[in-house]
Amino acid sequence: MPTVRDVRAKSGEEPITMLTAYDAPTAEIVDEADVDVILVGDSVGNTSLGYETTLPVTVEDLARHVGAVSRSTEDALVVADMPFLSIGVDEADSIENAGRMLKDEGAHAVKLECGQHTVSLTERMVQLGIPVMAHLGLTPQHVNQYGGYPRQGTDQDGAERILELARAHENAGAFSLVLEHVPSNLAADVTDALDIPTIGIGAGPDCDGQVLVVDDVVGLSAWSPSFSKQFGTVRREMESAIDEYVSAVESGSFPAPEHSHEADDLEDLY
Ligand SMILES: Nc1nc(=O)c2c([nH]1)NC[C@@H]1CN(c3ccc(C(=O)N[C@@H](CCC(=O)O)C(=O)O)cc3)CN21
Ligand SMILES: CC(C)C(=O)C(=O)O
Ligand SMILES: [Mg+2]
Repeated sequence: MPTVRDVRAKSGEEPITMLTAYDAPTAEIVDEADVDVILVGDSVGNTSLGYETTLPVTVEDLARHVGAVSRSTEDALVVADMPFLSIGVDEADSIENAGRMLKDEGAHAVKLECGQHTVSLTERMVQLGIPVMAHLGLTPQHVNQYGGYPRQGTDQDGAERILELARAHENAGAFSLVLEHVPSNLAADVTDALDIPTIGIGAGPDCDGQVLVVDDVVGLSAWSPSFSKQFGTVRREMESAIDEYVSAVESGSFPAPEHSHEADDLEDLY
């Protein structure tokens, strides 16, 4: 069984690889590629559910996708990304929502978009047996506060705040920390300051691991952030397969004889 200890043990030895996945076939492919951690991100709101932000994603939405991913994963650690307002409002509700991902849906850990308010919540969850991955820097659930998705930790005060919160979440028991869209020198300093692994997205090469959204990596997204890299052309592959299907139906070349069958004993009905 994959555990958070494996992730911690890899830190400082080899880079940790992490990708999102939201559905069964993608989880199978990611797991078979020996990716260490699969994040069922609330980015599912953008990638798969047609929303402009992650804010409308519900616990029910995320739970459904966590179930699909964990049923399709053998080796990777499955982390459930807790949706907007599913944690942090009320401690008991937060723990119930996170606990559901582990008890009912097969996740091994949860990720929380963090601030001062998640320090004590992290401590409580860890005490109860829910491993917590912290997330600092750009936290997309704050889009209405930011007015977009700007880089974070670019001035001294902001950088110090991120380092302090990183330390506080390590002390509270988080097993790892995602750093999003922060300067690479800040990410390097935070990585040096912590014992737990840092996993960067738009945070430079000096984190202990890297994470990206899988749709961006394979080239399925219509749009992706500048810090991501397209390693494939899946959108173009799908477009050309679907164009060919449409042409084949329109021209009558599909279905061919091998795609259909006749019953010899059937008399004409009409
Ligand atoms: N497909 C996808 N990939 C992601 O990485 C991703 C999502 N969706 N959805 C949730 C968040 C949103 N993310 C984003 C979105 C936009 C920027 C971006 O364009 N940043 C601009 C600045 C924009 C601003 O100032 O408002 C930049 O140039 O840094 C960065 C991260 C990362 N996450
Ligand atoms: C990109 C990662 C860190 C994330 O939070 C998500 O996919 O929702
Ligand atoms: Mg997220």
